[in-house]
Amino acid sequence: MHAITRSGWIEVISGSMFSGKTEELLRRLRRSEIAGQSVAVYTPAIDDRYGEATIGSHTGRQWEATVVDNEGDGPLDILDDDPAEVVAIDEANFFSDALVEVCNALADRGSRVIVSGTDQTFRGEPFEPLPQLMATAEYVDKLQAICSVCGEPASRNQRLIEGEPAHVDDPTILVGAEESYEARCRDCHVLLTGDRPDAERPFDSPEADSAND
Ligand SMILES: Nc1ncnc2c1ncn2[C@@H]1O[C@H](COP(=O)(O)OP(=O)(O)O)[C@@H](O)[C@H]1O
Ligand SMILES: Cc1cn([C@H]2C[C@H](O)[C@@H](COP(=O)(O)O)O2)c(=O)[nH]c1=O
Ligand SMILES: [Zn+2]
Repeated sequence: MHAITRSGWIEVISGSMFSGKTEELLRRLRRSEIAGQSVAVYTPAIDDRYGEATIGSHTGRQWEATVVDNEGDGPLDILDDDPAEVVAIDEANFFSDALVEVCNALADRGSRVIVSGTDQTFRGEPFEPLPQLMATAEYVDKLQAICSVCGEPASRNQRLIEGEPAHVDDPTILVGAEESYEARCRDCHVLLTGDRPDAERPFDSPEADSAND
């Protein structure tokens, strides 16, 4: 916390998938631990790619985390009471807009709040609540990956379903990594429009429907 005002602040680490957001979050957490600060890490229940109670990067590094139900606003209450000096939230793109208020309340009370998450949907549109968090935060780092087509810096998330670009009408939420997404630049990013292909798509199931918007 700041010595004079005793308030904290919000740091946002955002950008495309594979840009190193989680690696950067883990780096900051390691430094906080070396400084002897108390650290609490939260991750949404929907993203179980790295095992239930950890956050993990695409390179396999991990940190223990508390899993929070990302459906609805109620479960976020557990963050409200966290007394840790450093409170980190990974995969913030899976939480509701209520996360913005929670992060601000924590920062007002003196915590350093570090939030990581991708800021664009596969359509290239703002992925809430990241844009709101970026506007409210004291510090914002927007990272870029490497475009998997041309090798330029990549700011966009290319969703691929069975190797083909996703359609604009596909659901926003689809948990995944290399099997469903690539980092791409503005020029190489592709989004299908017009008639949706008839092919059976992985998220055209009742389970996926209830997990999506
Ligand atoms: N297209 C890519 N551009 C950059 N790094 C990539 C790419 N694909 C895989 N990686 C790997 O992913 C790592 C970043 O992983 P991670 O921190 O989990 O990213 P993020 O949290 O932003 O998705 C990089 O250090 C690199 O080893
Ligand atoms: C673009 C986009 C992403 N997602 C999901 C896919 C992954 O599970 C996460 C992002 O993970 P990362 O740590 O940033 O690599 O978000 C989604 O559900 N919908 C999208 O449009
Ligand atoms: Zn490109």
